[in-house]
Amino acid sequence: MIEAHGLTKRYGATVAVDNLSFEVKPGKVTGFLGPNGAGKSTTMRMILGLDTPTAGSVTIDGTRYRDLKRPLTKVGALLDAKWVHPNRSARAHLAWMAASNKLPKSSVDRALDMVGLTEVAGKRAGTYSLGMSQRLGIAGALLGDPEVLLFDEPVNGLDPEGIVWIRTFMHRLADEGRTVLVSSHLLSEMALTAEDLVVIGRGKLISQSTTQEFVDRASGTTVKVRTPQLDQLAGVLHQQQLVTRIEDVEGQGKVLFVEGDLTTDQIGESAAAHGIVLHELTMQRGSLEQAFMQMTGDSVQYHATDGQLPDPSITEVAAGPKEDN
Ligand SMILES: Nc1ncnc2c1ncn2[C@@H]1O[C@H](COP(=O)(O)OP(=O)(O)OP(=O)(O)O)[C@@H](O)[C@H]1O
Repeated sequence: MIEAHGLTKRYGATVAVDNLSFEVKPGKVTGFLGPNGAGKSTTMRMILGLDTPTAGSVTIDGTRYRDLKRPLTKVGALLDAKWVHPNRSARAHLAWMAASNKLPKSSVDRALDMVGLTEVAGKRAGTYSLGMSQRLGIAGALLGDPEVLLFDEPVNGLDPEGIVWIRTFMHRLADEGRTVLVSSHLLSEMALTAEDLVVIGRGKLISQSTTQEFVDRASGTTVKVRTPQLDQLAGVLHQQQLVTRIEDVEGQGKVLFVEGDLTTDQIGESAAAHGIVLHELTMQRGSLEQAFMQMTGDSVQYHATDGQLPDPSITEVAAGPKEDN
């Protein structure tokens, strides 16, 4: 379990993380989302003791990182997969990491096996594809068999096969009871990977909930109905004070959409009670992307499409490439 209480980090006039409190529970993958410059990396660095909070605290199972006796056996992290020496083999790299952290040699073979790199462990890391480099980075995070794992943008630049591998692997780690916190800008991927979400904007907490709750809260639900008795059904639903709209959908003709917090059961039962034939009855949920845009819209300081420069009085840099920070 990771717990942040009033976590704050200031860099001069910039407030990178602002009184942030959240919990990351074991046995689940938790997505860590926010627009560029929201403070995700800074928060992760504070969890890992790489940055000191200006105020507040963050603990792992009740202990600050710097007070952990053997940190790698408690927390593993993948922050940047590129830092491996290109002339070193994967095995040599992990052996060096294990030795410098006083971990047994057997931890190297176990970690290589977990990420499926055993066969190529003798090859120079410089010859690895991005997907293999990510696996090597994850093997490094797993060396101490930690209960808590942090991954910063693990799927960046990966091909679809690599992305699916990472997703499956994260689920496996969570199923083993570990605490998994992962940041990513690929929202469609996060919708499939993360059961819970911590969403921040300008360093502040915007939402902490399950992914489903976040999407439902932001976008609401719509039920799509196809029926040859469209007007009759619309009349029945209006009598129940439900809001409906009829749209022409290409290839499907006229379709009825029912707005609001209701279930397909309700509509199906009303239709049956009036002898109305249904060809389709589907719950349509908004996407995580729509929900994210709606919930974080105000916290993005510079929209790439605005065509304007950011307000110079604002010191925080947002929505630009990472190198600009
Ligand atoms: N070492 C630093 N010195 C000064 N400002 C910093 C430093 N590190 C981060 N910042 C600023 O703190 C804010 C939060 O940055 P951070 O990298 O944590 O955001 P992020 O959510 O990880 O962004 P991204 O999605 O772009 O990676 C930004 O305004 C950034 O410019």
